[in-house]
Amino acid sequence: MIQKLRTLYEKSVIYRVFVKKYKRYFLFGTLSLIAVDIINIFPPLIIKKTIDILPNETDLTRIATLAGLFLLVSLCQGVCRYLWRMFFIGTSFRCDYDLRLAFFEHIETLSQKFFQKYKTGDLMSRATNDIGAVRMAVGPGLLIGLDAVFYFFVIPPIIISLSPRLSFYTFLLMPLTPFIAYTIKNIIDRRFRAVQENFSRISEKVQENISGIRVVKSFNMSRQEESRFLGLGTDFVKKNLKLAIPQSLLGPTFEYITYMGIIILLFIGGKMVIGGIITLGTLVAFQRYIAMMVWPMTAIGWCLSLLQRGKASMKRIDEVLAERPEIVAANIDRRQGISDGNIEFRDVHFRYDSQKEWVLRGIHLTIAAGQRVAIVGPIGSGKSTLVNMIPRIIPADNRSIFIDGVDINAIDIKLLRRHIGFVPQDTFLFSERITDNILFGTETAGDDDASRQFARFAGIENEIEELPHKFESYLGERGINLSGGQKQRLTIARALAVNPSVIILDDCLSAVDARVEDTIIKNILRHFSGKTLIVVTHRLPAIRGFDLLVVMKDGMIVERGTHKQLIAAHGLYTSLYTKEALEERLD
Ligand SMILES: Nc1ncnc2c1ncn2[C@@H]1O[C@H](COP(=O)(O)OP(=O)(O)OP(=O)(O)O)[C@@H](O)[C@H]1O
Repeated sequence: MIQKLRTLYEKSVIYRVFVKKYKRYFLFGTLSLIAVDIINIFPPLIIKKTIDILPNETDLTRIATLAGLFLLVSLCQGVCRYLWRMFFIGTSFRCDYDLRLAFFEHIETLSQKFFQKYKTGDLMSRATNDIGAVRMAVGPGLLIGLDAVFYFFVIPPIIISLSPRLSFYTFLLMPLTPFIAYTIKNIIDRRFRAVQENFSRISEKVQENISGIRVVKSFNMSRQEESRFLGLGTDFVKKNLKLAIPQSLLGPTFEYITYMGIIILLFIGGKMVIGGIITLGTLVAFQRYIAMMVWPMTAIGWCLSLLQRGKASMKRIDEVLAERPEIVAANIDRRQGISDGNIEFRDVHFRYDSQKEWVLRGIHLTIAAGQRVAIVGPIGSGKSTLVNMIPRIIPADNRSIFIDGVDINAIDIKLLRRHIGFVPQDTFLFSERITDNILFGTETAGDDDASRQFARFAGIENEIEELPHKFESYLGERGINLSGGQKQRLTIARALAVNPSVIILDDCLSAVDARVEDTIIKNILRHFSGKTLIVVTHRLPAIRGFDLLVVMKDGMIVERGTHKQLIAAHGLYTSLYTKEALEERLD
């Protein structure tokens, strides 16, 4: 039993988020709280004493002494109350910080599969709303709860010592409290989870509509999107109203039970004063103590609601924290980096979770260090999947891909990625200065000269120089918006800036014209000679001079060789090349 309680405690939100790390603050907070609650006992006793001596008192000195005592007690109460709030509420903000940091750091380690499972809006809502609910539970929830519990321990014994008989009648209705609390708490839990899930959907909708605003507008879908949002909003209101019912019922129900106690007290207590069984001072003190019990009764309801919300939110945060990065290698050698950039694919197979079909089927390919390789083929043939496996954005089976003879799963992922300059198909830039975007992966943030050099290699230096604030210009929401081609070239500059051993360009020049593409590839070949270069492209003329062209179809390599060799073979490459050359002539 004790072991079970201990496990429950160790699993509780309060222990995990607050007590485990901030034991000392918890201890000091609890001590100040006990002090406040003990001090609280005295004012009614001072009043009782004053009322009881009043009828026979002629000298005001004793009354003045009692008034002075009352003042002193209130002062001590104020100081302890301040300390107790600082220890609990102040620390709850530290817990909020810790949890948010842990959540963010954890998300950063997760692989692509996780981000396909959870939508951005949902994650945003967990990182903000849910963490906020946990803070409310470990701050105000814990504070109110402990306060209420101490009141329950401290006040009833005093009341009983004043008059056991009167206490029995006034506490008659109390056993109802835990039963009502438990029932309402369960209803709150269920409804709060539904509200949070709905909030996630709203966040998703807002996020998608903001990032996809151009698509929404160009398809004239603003009205439809508005009505979908309205639907979600209405649902959110309904769910919140449903949640508000048990939450609003909690406080009044407990207050009502306490007030019933006061009615009984006035009736039976009044009779006892008339009968001379208790003094008038005792009845007044009794009433003060019962009135003091209204707070913990109400507070218990509020506290349960906050704790319940915190528990439900922690469950949603735990769901994310329980996600593991897909690639967990058994023997990671932390010193093992990439020296030359030889890459070998050994019988690589892959299929996405949602698919039955294999996307890659038995890929064997060796790319020598410093080689310039292009991967071409029809759409959906598996080119992007293959190159995404090199920096482990898509997981590879153990011992299927090797860099410089080492299984990529055995290389520390940070080290692996530091040596690979990867430019994905989808461009993403931060709402920061251009220079910060270019130097994102380096340690020389803010150095315009360094970023200018890489912008030049990526063929975008002149366009940046024409901007009013040049390399200092802010991008995105807070600054300028770039064209698709400009964004693509900035992402190339960013990849080159890390001085990688392997450069991978995944069809990232689709929005620039053939002449600019040619220039960029030539720049890379000139300034990064000796580095391994892998380019996925549909523009075949740009990669004619490459050392090796790999042609993929249906997840397999169907042809490989130089441009000359492949043209001579009259296979798939020849037909793709002829089609591309014809299209370029027509353009
Ligand atoms: N995240 C994903 N989940 C499920 N299937 C996917 C995913 N990404 C790609 N696929 C599927 O895998 C196959 C190969 O896709 P991949 O993007 O590797 O091809 P590709 O040759 O690079 O195509 P493209 O030239 O259009 O970029 C396609 O059938 C695609 O639908």
